[in-house]
Amino acid sequence: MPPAPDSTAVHPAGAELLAEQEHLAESRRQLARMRERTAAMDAAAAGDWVSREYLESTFALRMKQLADDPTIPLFFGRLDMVSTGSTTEAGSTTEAGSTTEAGSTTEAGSTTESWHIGRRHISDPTGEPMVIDWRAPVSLPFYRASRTEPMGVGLRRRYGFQHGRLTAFEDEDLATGRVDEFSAILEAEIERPRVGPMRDIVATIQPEQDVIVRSELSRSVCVQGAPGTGKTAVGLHRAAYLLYAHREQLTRQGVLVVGPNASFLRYIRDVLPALGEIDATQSTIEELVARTLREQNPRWEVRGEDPADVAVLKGDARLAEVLRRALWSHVRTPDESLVVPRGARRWRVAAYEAEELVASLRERGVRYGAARAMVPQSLAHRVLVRMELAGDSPDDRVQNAVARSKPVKDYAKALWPAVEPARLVWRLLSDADFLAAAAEGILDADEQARLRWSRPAKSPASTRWSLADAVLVDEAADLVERTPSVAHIVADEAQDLSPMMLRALARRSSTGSLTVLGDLAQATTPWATRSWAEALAHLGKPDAHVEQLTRGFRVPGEVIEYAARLLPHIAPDLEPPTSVRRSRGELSVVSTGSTTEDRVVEAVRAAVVREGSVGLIAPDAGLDEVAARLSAAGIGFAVLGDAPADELATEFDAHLDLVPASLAKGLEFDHVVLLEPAGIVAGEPDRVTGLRRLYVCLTRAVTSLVVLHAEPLPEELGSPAVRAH
Ligand SMILES: Nc1ncnc2c1ncn2[C@@H]1O[C@H](COP(=O)(O)OP(=O)(O)OP(=O)(O)O)[C@@H](O)[C@H]1O
Repeated sequence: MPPAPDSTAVHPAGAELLAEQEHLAESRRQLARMRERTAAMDAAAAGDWVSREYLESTFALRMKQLADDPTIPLFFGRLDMVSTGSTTEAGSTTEAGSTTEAGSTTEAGSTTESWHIGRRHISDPTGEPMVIDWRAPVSLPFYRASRTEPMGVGLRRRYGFQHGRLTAFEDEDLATGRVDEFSAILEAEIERPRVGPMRDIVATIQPEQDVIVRSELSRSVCVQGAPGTGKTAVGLHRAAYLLYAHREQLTRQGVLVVGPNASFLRYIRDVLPALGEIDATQSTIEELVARTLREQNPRWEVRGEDPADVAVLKGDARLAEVLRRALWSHVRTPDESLVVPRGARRWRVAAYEAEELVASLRERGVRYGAARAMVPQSLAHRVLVRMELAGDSPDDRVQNAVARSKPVKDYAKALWPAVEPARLVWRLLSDADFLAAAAEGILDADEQARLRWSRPAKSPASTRWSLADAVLVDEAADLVERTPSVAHIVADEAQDLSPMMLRALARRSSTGSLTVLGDLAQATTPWATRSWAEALAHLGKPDAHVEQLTRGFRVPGEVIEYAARLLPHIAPDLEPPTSVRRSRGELSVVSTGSTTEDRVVEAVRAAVVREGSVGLIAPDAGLDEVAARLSAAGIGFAVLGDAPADELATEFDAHLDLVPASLAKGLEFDHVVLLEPAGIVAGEPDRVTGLRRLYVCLTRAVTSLVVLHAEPLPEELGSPAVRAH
C-alpha cells in the first residue's frame, strides 16, 4: 500500500508543524477577507450600464476565483531563498516559530525570503503575500530547482494534507545538497487512488513537464508521450499558466481545449476551474465543425457516417485544393458590358474591363467573400472614371449610389455569386462533372467515384452530414470568410486527427499558438497522422518543437511492460515507456474457458470492494451483453458515454464504469478489468489499429489490471508470462 499523505511526516509534529498550520489558517482568513472586500464592491458606482455590466461580471468572476474549498489546500509548498553568497542560513530559518510570515525574515544578519506556493495569490491587508500563485515567476524554482542547480533556493518544503488539514511536511535542503531523491509526499500524491474526474497536478508538476507548461505563448509545442506521462495534465496546466501570464490577451482572444469525445471532456472539465480558470472553451473537433454547420442552418447536425476508406479520403489534405478550385470556379468571365443608366446618360464598363477587375481581385489573395464584397464598389469606381472623363465631377456619394444601383448589383452577382459553403460541398459530393472539374489532376477517377455519395440527398438540408463532410464544410466556410483565430489551442489526442481536421485547428490558431498532445502508438482512427512533422505542417506550425515524455505516472511497471509488448507492432520507432510508480502493480491474465460469465462478475466484485475507481473495459460489440450480465448479478454501474451532455460528471462519480473500448482513450481507473483482447482487436478495421486500441485499453490501470479472455490472446502479446488467478 502506498503511504497515506499524513503518514509521511518527515518532521515530527511540533512547533514547526503548528506554525505551518497557523499560516494556513491565517491564509484562509485573509482569503475570506479578500472575498468580503470584493463582495462589498459596488458596480452601481459605474457611470453607464456598459461599464456596470462589465464590472458586475468582473466581480462575479473574481468571487469565483476567490472561492475557498476547505478540502483543497491553499498552498502545497514553500521556498526559502538564500541571499547571494550565503548558502547555509536557509535551513536555519525553518526553526520553530520563524516561519509564520511569508516574505523576508532576517536571521543572523542574512536575509532570506520565504514563499508559500499555492493555487492562487493571497495577501494580507498590507499587501504582503501570504501565498504566491504557482504560476508567478517566483514559484518557478519550486518546480525546477535541483541539487545541481538550486536556483537560489535554500530549502524546498512540500506539505502533506488530509481533507484540507495540513498534517505533514518534508524538506529538501538544496543549500547544503542534503537532498533525498525520494519524496514520500510526492509519491503519496502520485499513488493516491483516483476517484471521480481528473484532478490537477499543480503540487507535483515535474521539471520536464514544467518546461512545457511554462513555454512562451508564441511557441507552439508538440508533446509525444507514452500513456500516462501526463500529456493531458501538462496541456491543461499550460492553458492555466498562459491565462495567468497573458490574462488580458487570452481572455480577449480565447483559449480552446480540444479533446477526442464528450466523455473525455467531462472527465477533464474540472481541472481548469480548480486552477481558478474558467475562461477556456473545451470542445471536441466534431462540436467545432458542427457549429459551422449550424451557422448555416440551426437544425443541421453531424448525423451521417462514412465507410473508413471514404472518411480517409475526405480527410486528405488534397481536398483543400479541390474545394478551393470548386469555390473559385463560381467566378465568371463577363461576356457582356455593364450598362448603368443615370439620368439621361448611360454609362458603360466594357466586358474586358470587368474581366481585368475580376483578375485583379483574384490576385489580391483575399477570401472569396471579401473579394465579392468589393466587386460593386470596383465596378462603380470604373463608372466614376467614365463620368470624370466626360467632364463630370462626381463625389463619393455618387460612387456609393452607383454601387448600390440594381444594374451594378445584378452584374456583380452574376460575376461573383454568393456561395454557401454547405451547398458547395453538397454539390461537389453529388455532381460528378462538378467534382471532376475541381479534382482534375488531384484525384483520380477511382478516388472521385469513392468520394461521391452513392445516393445524394436532394439538397444540403436533407443531407446526413458525416464528421468528415462537416470538416469539408468548415474548410469551405473559411475559404469564403476567414475563421476567427484564438490566442491558444491545446489539442489533445491529436494523433487521431485527419489532415483536414488539423487544418480546421490551424485556421483557428492562425494568429495564435498551439500545444499539440498525443501518442502515435495510440492512433486508432483510419485517418490518423503518421508523423508529428506531417501533423505540424498541416497545423501550420512546421517549426514547432517536439518534446518526448516517457516517464509514466499512471501505469505501474508490470502493467506497462506487458502493454509495451505491442509497441514493436504498432509504433516501432517510439521509446518504450517507463513507470515512476513505486508499486509494480498487479497484473493477472486469466483464460476463462467457457466459464466467462462467473469470472467477469467475480473479477468485478473483487475490484469494487477496493479503494478507488473501477473500469470494466469491453469490446464495443459486446457491451450490451456485459451490461445485462452485471445487472443480472445485481452490480450497479454507469455506462460510459451515456451521460446526458448537460448533467454533471455522473459517469466518473460512479464507482464502476462500463467502458466501451472505443471510449477508453485518455481515461484512467484504479482497477481495470479488461474483457477479451482479441475482441477489442477485431473491433477495428485492420490489425494494427486493433492492436493500438488494445494498447490504449491495457494502459488505463493505476493499480490493478485483470485481463479475462475466452478466445486466444493476440499473438503479439506473447506468451502470458504473468501470473494467473
Ligand atoms: N507530475 C505529476 N504528479 C502527479 N501526478 C501526475 C503527474 N503527471 C501526471 N500525473 C498523473 O498521471 C496520470 C496520467 O496523466 P495524463 O492523463 O495527463 O497522461 P496522458 O499522457 O495524457 O495519458 P494518455 O496518453 O493515456 O491519455 C493522471 O492521473 C495524472 O494526474
